[in-house]
Amino acid sequence: MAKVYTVKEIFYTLQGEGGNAGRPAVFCRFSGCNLWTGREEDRAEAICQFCDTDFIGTDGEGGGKFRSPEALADAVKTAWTGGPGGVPLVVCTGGEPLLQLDTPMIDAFHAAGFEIAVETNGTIEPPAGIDWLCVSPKIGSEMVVRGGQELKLVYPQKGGDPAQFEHLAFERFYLQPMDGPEALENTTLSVDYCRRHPKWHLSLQTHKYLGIP
Ligand SMILES: C[S@@+](CC[C@H](N)C(=O)[O-])C[C@H]1O[C@@H](n2cnc3c(N)ncnc32)[C@H](O)[C@@H]1O
Ligand SMILES: Nc1nc2[nH]cc(C(=O)O)c2c(=O)[nH]1
Ligand code: SF4
Ligand SMILES: [Mg+2]
Repeated sequence: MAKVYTVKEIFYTLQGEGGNAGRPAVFCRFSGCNLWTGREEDRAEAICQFCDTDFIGTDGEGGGKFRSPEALADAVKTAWTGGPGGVPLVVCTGGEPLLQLDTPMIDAFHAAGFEIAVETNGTIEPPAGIDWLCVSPKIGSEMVVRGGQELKLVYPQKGGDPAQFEHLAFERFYLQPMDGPEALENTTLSVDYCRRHPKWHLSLQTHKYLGIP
């Protein structure tokens, strides 16, 4: 039986984070994650406990079950309402997109004219052909992805000294303040760390400041 892609939501916005911040993109949020069930009652026992995202089910804008790579690529293409100029970008996120994103899906997004960015926790080997790979390591999980376009460390994390990642083969290194009750303090800590360690640049979740998705 052919694979089904389970997607929480599909929406057109600006990439808010990292090196592509400000670039128009369709976000394709795949359902499910290997480091948390997504249920609040499981958060305290999860490997990743600070997640800011609802990735359960298919009930978001444009969400659903897609029965072929072409069907999902079509939905992403329909969501791209940008005018002429520029190169369409799809950001595959989640949940953990690499639980589902495979080579036929990569090929279908490319065939639909998209550059492909991926936001991953780094625990699953990615298929070939991703144009922009963002790895955001989670302390307590095994990181198997050792390189990419950007490493985006949510900061601070217990046991997550940024220096332990500096030898990896990433083009850029970002600290992103951990959102939550201590967001303000975490932003100050992140700014301070970047000032003292200029290999690291600050990544803000600009969409939250703007009030856009
Ligand atoms: C929701 S995750 C989905 C992709 C993938 N599972 C991952 O963790 O990279 C998207 C991005 O949001 C970041 N993120 C999640 N919760 C956050 C929080 N409370 N504060 C700041 N960034 C957060 C993740 O580290 C990741 O870079
Ligand atoms: N605008 C916007 N930018 C983002 N960058 C990463 C996001 C994510 O949830 O993966 C995200 C998101 O949810 N919205
Ligand atoms: S790995 Fe990503 S999607 Fe999964 S719980 Fe953590 S931040 Fe959320
Ligand atoms: Mg988000």
